[in-house]
Amino acid sequence: MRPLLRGVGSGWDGVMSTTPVIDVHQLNLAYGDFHAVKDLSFRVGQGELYALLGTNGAGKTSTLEIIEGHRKATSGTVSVLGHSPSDRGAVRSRMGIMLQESGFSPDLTVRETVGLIGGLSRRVDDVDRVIDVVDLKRKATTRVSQLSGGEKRRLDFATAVYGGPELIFLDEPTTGLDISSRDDLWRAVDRLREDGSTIVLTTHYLEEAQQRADRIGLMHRGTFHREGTVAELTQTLPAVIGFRLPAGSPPPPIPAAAASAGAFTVETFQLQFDLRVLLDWAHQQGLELADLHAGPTSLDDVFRAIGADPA
Ligand SMILES: Nc1ncnc2c1ncn2[C@@H]1O[C@H](COP(=O)(O)OP(=O)(O)OP(=O)(O)O)[C@@H](O)[C@H]1O
Repeated sequence: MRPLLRGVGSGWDGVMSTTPVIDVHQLNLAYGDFHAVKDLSFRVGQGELYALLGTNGAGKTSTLEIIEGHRKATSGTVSVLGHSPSDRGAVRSRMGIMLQESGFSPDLTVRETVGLIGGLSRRVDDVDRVIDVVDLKRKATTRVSQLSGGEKRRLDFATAVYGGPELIFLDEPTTGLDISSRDDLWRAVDRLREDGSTIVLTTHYLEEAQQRADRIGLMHRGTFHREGTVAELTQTLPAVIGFRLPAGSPPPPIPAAAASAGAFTVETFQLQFDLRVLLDWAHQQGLELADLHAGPTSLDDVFRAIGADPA
């Protein structure tokens, strides 16, 4: 039975497990005077797929490095699988980590690499089975240096999921993968989740997060801009109208955030009314609203809204 119900309940309350796999409380990390992570708190339940997303430099990698035990927090508490991340003996073999750059030895073959990294994990698995899962069977005796970018990414994934760890970190897992390899990877993730694995995902492919994540923590400048289920993130936000005006046009008749090259974005909870006002105004002014689009908020819109926020 799946350990949690997908898409029901509200945020953390929708997660049935009571013991979080990850529990981060008031986490802070400073690099000298610079506070990269500020009072960050969140929990990830068993079997969840939690997406940690954010703008560039938001603090995602720093946060994950602390949870993974690679970096010490300045203050705050972190519990992973019921232990401190520094208790490597208790947690390391239960976690699989797919980094953006693994830095495998270029002279080792695919099979040797999976065998070596898998062996170091102290989890038990069949090397050839794992290689087959990521569709690298035909490359089993190929050296890492001769793999394509997408093949290397699949090898990274293979080493992270070797032995079906309880907690798996996937950092930009599908970057460089073609569509069929992406589908294969997500099918493998689905199988791991059916077996109870908990997944923490970071990605800049927002559509994937929107489709796959049970909950999303959206970071900006060291803290959460928003956190919740996809529905919570998008439904509570206003709809968006976007358009461009020719240079020298008068300002729009409704509050609009100006972007580059005469582009404007309107956030509204009264989409039809504001759209009518805007179209009537454009008609009266004899202006064309280029690239006009209007619709409910997507994660892309949420990100764009962060970018437009000077705070
Ligand atoms: N070792 C370091 N020393 C000083 N500042 C650092 C260090 N590592 C990261 N930073 C800064 O901390 C902030 C957060 O960095 P981090 O890598 O955690 O962000 P991120 O959310 O993973 O970004 P991206 O999406 O661009 O990879 C950035 O402003 C970065 O420049």
